[in-house]
Amino acid sequence: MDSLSKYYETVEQDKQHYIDRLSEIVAIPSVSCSADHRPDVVRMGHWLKDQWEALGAETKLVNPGTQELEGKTLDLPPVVLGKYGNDPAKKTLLVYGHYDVQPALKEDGWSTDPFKLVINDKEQMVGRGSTDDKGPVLGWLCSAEAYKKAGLEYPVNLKFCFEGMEESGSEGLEEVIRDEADKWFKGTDVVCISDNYWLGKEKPCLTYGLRGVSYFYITVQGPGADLHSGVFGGTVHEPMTDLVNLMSKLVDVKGKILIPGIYDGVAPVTDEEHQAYEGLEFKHSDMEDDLKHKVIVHDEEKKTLMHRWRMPSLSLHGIEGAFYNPGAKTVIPARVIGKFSIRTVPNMDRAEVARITCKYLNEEFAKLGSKNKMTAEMAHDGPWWYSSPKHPNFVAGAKAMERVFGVQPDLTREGGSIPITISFQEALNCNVLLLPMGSADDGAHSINEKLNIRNFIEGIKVFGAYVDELSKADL
Ligand SMILES: C[C@H](N)C(=O)N[C@@H](Cc1c[nH]cn1)C(=O)O
Ligand SMILES: [Zn+2]
Ligand SMILES: [Zn+2]
Repeated sequence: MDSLSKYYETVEQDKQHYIDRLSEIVAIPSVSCSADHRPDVVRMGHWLKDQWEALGAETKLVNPGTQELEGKTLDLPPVVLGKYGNDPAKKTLLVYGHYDVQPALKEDGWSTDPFKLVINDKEQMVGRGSTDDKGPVLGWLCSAEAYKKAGLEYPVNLKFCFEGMEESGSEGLEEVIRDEADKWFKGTDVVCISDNYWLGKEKPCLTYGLRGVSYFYITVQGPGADLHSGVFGGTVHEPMTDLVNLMSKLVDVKGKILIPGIYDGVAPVTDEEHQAYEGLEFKHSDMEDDLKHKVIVHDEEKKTLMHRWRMPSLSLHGIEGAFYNPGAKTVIPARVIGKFSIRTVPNMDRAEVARITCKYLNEEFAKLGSKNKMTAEMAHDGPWWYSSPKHPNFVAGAKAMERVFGVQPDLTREGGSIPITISFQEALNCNVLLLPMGSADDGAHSINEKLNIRNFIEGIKVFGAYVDELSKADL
């Protein structure tokens, strides 16, 4: 019998309580990229602090500085630091997560209010932040609480670091980590992050690589105000025309990036890496089912995974200032801002990516002969990360998953970015494990984001089994 059976029973018994709590925090619209929502982000940080304190943790809120947003100077949301247990005989685990979320509006196409957690007939909890990353962040709290309730001693010293700016480039966090490395984080043995997803829907995985992200703005300023296209169309250089022209020169329809030199830093594929793709449970047919349409570019699964995990990509995200509402408004927008990002991979250099991208945009704009003003800038960037899955931290994670799910997890890389991962690894000189809770079809950042009840509850059990395995590991 598993020594944690009492813990697992407690988690099962308290299932509804955990769901209610997730419902409570999904209702806090902690959207970090919006000035209007900044008080909500702060409220969410305080919620975590209060809940952990109620459980007996020591906490501290760190203000990471200020930010210019939408013409205002705003305090960045607090970084919530905590310590739960302080026994020199135990190992010390640091967990990181984020309590901010991506924006969401019902009119984006959500079936229900994005900030009201709804359980559908597939036992899925639908709501913004359910999987990214409120469910996993809450999971750590529920797990520690279940240990206590089951009358079991928490097997490690737990430290936590929860931020409210991950979806907006983790502004200010790197400095906090460096400052606290020898203070709050002192004694940390290993780090665990639960902020990504399984490769499929049935089998869990552990993740040892992430892409980086470099986010760009192209601003085209034309006339002093929006214009009537009947009166001025054909007589002025139109900002949208310039911008769309420029954006079309960044990437082709099959995803090939058109910026000269962008692929120069990409590491060659090794034999060991080729082998890592063998035996992974990943099928185009499953991905197409999730996507609802047959829109995959590549003809082989391995190529798709390589383009997700180990090749750079460039995505066009949107145009601020453009007319996008329903209806037929005949306007010439005066100032538009095009937004795109480049996912970077080993061994690309972030500064070089920014330099060649802005240089290329300036050269292409000059070719247009437009009298409008264009600026290209990198708004934020976060590095890629790549680690070894052979470390005892990963072994502990794998054993925990096997205890709960009865299968060995897949070892995967991830196409998304968690910019702060490498900072923990370097500043604390520790191994970092990515231990995902959510499933491949959760739809993070998309409409109808969800977390399966199964993933949430079994994920909480995995967190408990993982700390138990860590306490026995030879780190
Ligand atoms: C993988 C993680 N859950 C995530 O969604 N990260 C974001 C990070 C980011 C950086 N700039 C904006 N968001 C991502 O990969 O997009
Ligand atoms: Zn996330
Ligand atoms: Zn995210």
